[in-house]
Amino acid sequence: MRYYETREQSAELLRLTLPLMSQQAAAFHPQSYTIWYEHSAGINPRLTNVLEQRLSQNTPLNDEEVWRLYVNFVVARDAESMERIQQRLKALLDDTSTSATNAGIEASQFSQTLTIHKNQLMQPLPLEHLPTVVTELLADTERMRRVTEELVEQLDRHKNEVQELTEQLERAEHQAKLDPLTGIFNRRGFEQQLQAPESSGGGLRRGVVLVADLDHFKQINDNYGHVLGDKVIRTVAQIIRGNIKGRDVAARIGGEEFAIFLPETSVKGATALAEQIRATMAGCRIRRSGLEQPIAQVTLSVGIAEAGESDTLESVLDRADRALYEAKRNGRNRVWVDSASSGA
Ligand SMILES: Nc1nc2c(ncn2[C@@H]2O[C@H](COP(=O)(O)OP(=O)(O)OP(=O)(O)O)[C@@H](O)[C@H]2O)c(=O)[nH]1
Repeated sequence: MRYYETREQSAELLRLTLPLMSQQAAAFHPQSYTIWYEHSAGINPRLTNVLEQRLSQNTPLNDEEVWRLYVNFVVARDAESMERIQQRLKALLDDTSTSATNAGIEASQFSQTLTIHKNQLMQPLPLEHLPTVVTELLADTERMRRVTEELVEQLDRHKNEVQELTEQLERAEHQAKLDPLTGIFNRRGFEQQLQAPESSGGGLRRGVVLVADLDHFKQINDNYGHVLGDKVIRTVAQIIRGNIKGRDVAARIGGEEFAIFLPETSVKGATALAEQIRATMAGCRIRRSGLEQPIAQVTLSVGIAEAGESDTLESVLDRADRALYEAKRNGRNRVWVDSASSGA
């Protein structure tokens, strides 16, 4: 979803939204802000109905409820708009096809008329009949010219609209694959990227999957709040982004869980990259806004699995997850390679 409010309008909406949010039990995370912002802006009537009902009952929304509203009324609305674009595209195609068929019928009638006129002209024709034939011929030619012109104009209009709709569709599709908090792929985007034949060359073959998960993240949320928790999540995404390149694919596949696919990479190379990400995170000094003093060290653990010939994305993710579990079990803040991939 794109928002079209100006800086001033959105500042006004911010002033309206914050008091509404603060009356709720839910944390001040982006999903919570989105639903109250859309309500204040009056751009999501179905969501507003539900929220107004809740406001009248005076029962504050908790995190779980906010998440459900976000998925049902914001994410689903984006999916609906994609469907609307697809339907409009289909209607345009139907329209074009009908016009082309009609123009074809006209052309075939015109061709028959031309044959009739030609036959008439091939017969000895009284001279006084000639103007009638020429007039009819001119009228038919003019009619055909108009039909063709209308068709060309219509095709031109449709071409522009199709182009615009295609761009909207591409934007919406791309948006639906991204995680709004970090801007990297979400789980769906990750799966689609890896399933696209051009993205990783030989599919999963010769690739390695990394799964990274923040250590004791619940404590970070509990100690410093969700806003800071979200900042930590964004920091991990930035570190990952800064360490991958080319055809590597990174995604946030769960709350504090990330996945990276490295095509045509050895386990040794993937381990070095995972180690680099882990060390950068461990050395990162994250501050609360307005405060000099950094929060306590935040670390993450990484599980690594190499994709074999018979692996599916699910099976290799599963093995990387199990390696991650081992990394956690062995003390956290470490990289662990799945035993089948390490050749152990
Ligand atoms: N701030 C914030 N927190 C989130 C988000 N998604 C999930 N979480 C929190 O992440 C925490 C995950 O906690 P656990 O699954 O217990 O894991 P953990 O505390 O990291 O412990 P280990 O993984 O065992 O090291 C929960 O408190 C979730 O509420 C998010 O988008 N933002």
